[in-house]
Amino acid sequence: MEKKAENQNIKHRFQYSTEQAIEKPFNWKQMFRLFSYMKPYSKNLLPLSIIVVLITTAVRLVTPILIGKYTLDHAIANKDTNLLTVLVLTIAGLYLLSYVANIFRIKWTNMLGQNIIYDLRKHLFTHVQGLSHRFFDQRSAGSILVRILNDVNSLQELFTNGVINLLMDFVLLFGVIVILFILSPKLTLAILIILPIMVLLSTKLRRKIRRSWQTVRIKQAKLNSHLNESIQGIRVTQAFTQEKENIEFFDGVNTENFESWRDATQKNAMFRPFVEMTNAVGTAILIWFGAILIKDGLTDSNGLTVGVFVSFAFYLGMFWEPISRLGQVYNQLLVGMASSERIFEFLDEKPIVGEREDAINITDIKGKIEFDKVEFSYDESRKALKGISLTMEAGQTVALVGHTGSGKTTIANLISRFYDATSGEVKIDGYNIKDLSLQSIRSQISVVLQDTFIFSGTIKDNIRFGRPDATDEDVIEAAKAVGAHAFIEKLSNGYETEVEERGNVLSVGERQLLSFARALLANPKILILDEATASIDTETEVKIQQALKKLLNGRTAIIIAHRLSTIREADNIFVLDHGKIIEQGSHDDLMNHQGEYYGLVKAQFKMLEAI
Ligand SMILES: Nc1ncnc2c1ncn2[C@@H]1O[C@H](COP(=O)(O)OP(=O)(O)OP(=O)(O)O)[C@@H](O)[C@H]1O
Repeated sequence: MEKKAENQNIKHRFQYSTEQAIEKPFNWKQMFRLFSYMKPYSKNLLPLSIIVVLITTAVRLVTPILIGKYTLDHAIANKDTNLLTVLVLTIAGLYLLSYVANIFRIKWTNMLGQNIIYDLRKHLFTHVQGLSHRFFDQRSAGSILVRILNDVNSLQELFTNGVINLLMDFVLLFGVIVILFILSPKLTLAILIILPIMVLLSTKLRRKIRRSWQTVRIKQAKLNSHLNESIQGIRVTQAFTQEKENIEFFDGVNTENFESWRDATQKNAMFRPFVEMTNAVGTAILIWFGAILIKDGLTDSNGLTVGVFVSFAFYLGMFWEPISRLGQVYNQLLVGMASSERIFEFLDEKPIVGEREDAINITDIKGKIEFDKVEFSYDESRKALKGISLTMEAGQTVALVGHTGSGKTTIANLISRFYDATSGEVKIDGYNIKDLSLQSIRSQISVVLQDTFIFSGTIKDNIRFGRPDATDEDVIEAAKAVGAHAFIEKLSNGYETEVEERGNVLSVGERQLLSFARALLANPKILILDEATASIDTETEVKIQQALKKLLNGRTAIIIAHRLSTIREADNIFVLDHGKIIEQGSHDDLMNHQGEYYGLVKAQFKMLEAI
């Protein structure tokens, strides 16, 4: 009983939204939009691919007539060796042409498909990069990743083979039907009797196959999400000894994935024999009815010759192929509709923090910041800032203090214009920041977060992240200035040491010093610093304090402060409570006032004494 309840809990823990809709009804508007990605290739790869496809199709359509009607009925029946030689050489030449055209078809259609996928992914990534923080607040990184990778990938087959095959199949099907009717309308009608039965059965079977592949994709998405979360959270899992439960759940998801594959491949395997069976029925009718017509042909001009019969057999073989492939392309289109809908949903997302067309490019910010009756809420229900008015003079160091959730980070977010104030004005150097270009604001503001993000790459690359053109000397100088040089030198490869994403091999203090060097090198006019709360040894603490002094010098600094030492040295302190400023002034002023700040400082001292 207990075990069962435990399993239920585990299942409940791993609930993933896998964005279920895998196929969507056909939508012309969306298809045109999707196919507009072919436009850049409309003068080279696209026409070239179409030409080679038409060549191969034309060769396929012509050769059976040459073999049956002309070679058998004329050259061989009349023992005309000259005509036979000409025909054999022509047929061989045509096959050669088709062979060469096929090589280019595969090459060019693949290039076309890959190019379109490259463009689409680039467009999507570029667009997502420019979206506002709110967009990322509402979605998990995993779901964004899935759209840029999986959804774009699922369009690959459509663009590589689907679209071009569609053209080839239409031409082939139309050509074959016309030729069959010209060769023998009676025989054609006799064979076409089985067509509706085949279309009906094939559609049903295809739908089943399609559904089972959809299940495979859902199971795979679930497996991916679980893997992603398990690996990211492995340290916590091990710390809470939850490995066994994780493995058990993984086993379940893995089995589901395995079973869905088995089911889909089994259903898929039924399709080929089905096509072959229809082919066999068609051939049986052809032989039976064809033989009667050939017999009539011996006495009657309306009958059939052996040569025409042979050509007919060739064409019949070609007839089922495009029909079965068209079904496949239709499937790809439905899947493409669902993927493109999700992709376009992202592409249609406008950054809520927009830029005016006539936005001012302010190249040399002095650093004065003002908030004038600023209100802000992340969502409709709660206000994070309630009528904030404050002034931070250029070059001042300002500390924001207050309880968790009081609105300190929100103030910093509005200064960088990651969000826009719901009402009121945020000003830099007297300009409303909505009138300034985003590039000019953000290039002169650096944000150092508590949880420093380290990108995979070398230590050097990480320091020059904000100023990619900085020389090696600049990098070393910045690292020395903030006291990071000593620990970097001790790393296995010094500044060239590769660190993985998030910098797991570095300590918290080291990561902070690295982020200070990064900020110093970017040389911003305004620095926003969210101080780390993690306890660091006294020696590192001293180092960080010294580094901070260098970093704050000559710029406006807004520090979301936790350490007393930083707060004490600030020019001005704003004390926040539930989105309001309740006190402001220097450390000494506020201590004398004996209000909220005084209480916070006393509490911190008590805690330190207790330690
Ligand atoms: N992205 C977000 N979406 C919705 N609400 C948010 C978001 N970020 C913060 N909030 C809410 O806004 C309020 C203010 O949060 P803020 O991060 O500014 O607090 P803080 O003072 O910086 O806290 P801490 O010291 O814990 O970092 C909180 O109630 C928080 O729950």
